[in-house]
Amino acid sequence: MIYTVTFNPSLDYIIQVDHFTTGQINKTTYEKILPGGKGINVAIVLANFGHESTALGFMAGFTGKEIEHRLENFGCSSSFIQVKEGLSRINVKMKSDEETEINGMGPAIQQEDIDKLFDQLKVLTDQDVLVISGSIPKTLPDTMYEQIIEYVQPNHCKVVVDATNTLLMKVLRYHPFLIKPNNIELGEIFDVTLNTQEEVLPYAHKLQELGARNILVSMAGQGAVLLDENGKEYRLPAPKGNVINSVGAGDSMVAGFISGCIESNYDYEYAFLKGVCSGSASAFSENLCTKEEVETLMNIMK
Ligand SMILES: Nc1ncnc2c1ncn2[C@@H]1O[C@H](COP(=O)(O)OP(=O)(O)O)[C@@H](O)[C@H]1O
Ligand SMILES: O=P(O)(O)OC[C@H]1O[C@](O)(COP(=O)(O)O)[C@@H](O)[C@@H]1O
Repeated sequence: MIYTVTFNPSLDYIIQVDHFTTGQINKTTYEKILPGGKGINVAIVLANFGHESTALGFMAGFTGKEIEHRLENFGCSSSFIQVKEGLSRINVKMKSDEETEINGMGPAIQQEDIDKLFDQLKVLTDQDVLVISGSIPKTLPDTMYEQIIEYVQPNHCKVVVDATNTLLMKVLRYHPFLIKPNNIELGEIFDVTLNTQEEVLPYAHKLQELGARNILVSMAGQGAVLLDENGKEYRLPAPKGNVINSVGAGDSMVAGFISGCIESNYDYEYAFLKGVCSGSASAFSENLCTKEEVETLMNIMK
């Protein structure tokens, strides 16, 4: 079974505003609401590919209920912990002359809620994959991901982490199966600017030296690189297409890589191709990618 953990799920309010201007009333010309948050997006794409998963995490208030309801409509199983106070966040993704995002805070998660999550993680075995991704509310310590990995380590499940900076750096010594920073996040870790695949690869090696097994670095329209656990480097350009909504492209890539690993018995070249094509198929569509959309891109890229 694949489990995803999303600490701070969201309703993503995706809007188009023609020539957004600050300090005045702007009107939308397009709007759509999608359930969001990194682990949730991974679960939706896995379901689109026909993989069973259980989405874990924390929900609060009417927005939390709506996220759960919408997730159910995508055919995803979930077992969220209800936080007593506050609201699950609404994240605004505005397309205009530039893309702007305003992500909400989310509810304060209490220790009793965290304890419930740890209880749920007791069932994991070496047959399972645990995906922990996205930001955590400010009230939680930056050791949160580390604590989870330390807790599940005796069960030998495969752990996938998609997080930034300290959250990510603190888990490397536990040898996560996969990490997926983008080139900007990777650059921030080492205080450098990484624009090309050649510039990115040495820093992927540094993360591997620090303990990560497979390092997938996404680069939006410039494709991605993979450094696999055997030290082999792979590079792919992004497939060509018309970008409609790139929210969730990175999460789709994570789901595609996991799906590719399962389908091919861990042929990383295949998993990498499926990951890249999943990210791009999501970017080329209003919703997250479907199996058919990804297969079409994979056939073009082969
Ligand atoms: N503009 C784009 N054109 C083509 N593919 C894209 C585009 N943006 C994203 N993708 C695909 O999705 C993957 C993940 O996107 P990226 O934006 O790097 O992730 P994140 O959302 O985590 O920052 C990329 O490696 C690429 O395959
Ligand atoms: O958990 P974070 O880092 O605050 O990000 C949450 C946002 O990221 C998303 O999961 C999209 O992530 P990606 O575009 O990186 O795949 C949105 O659905 C959500 O609004």
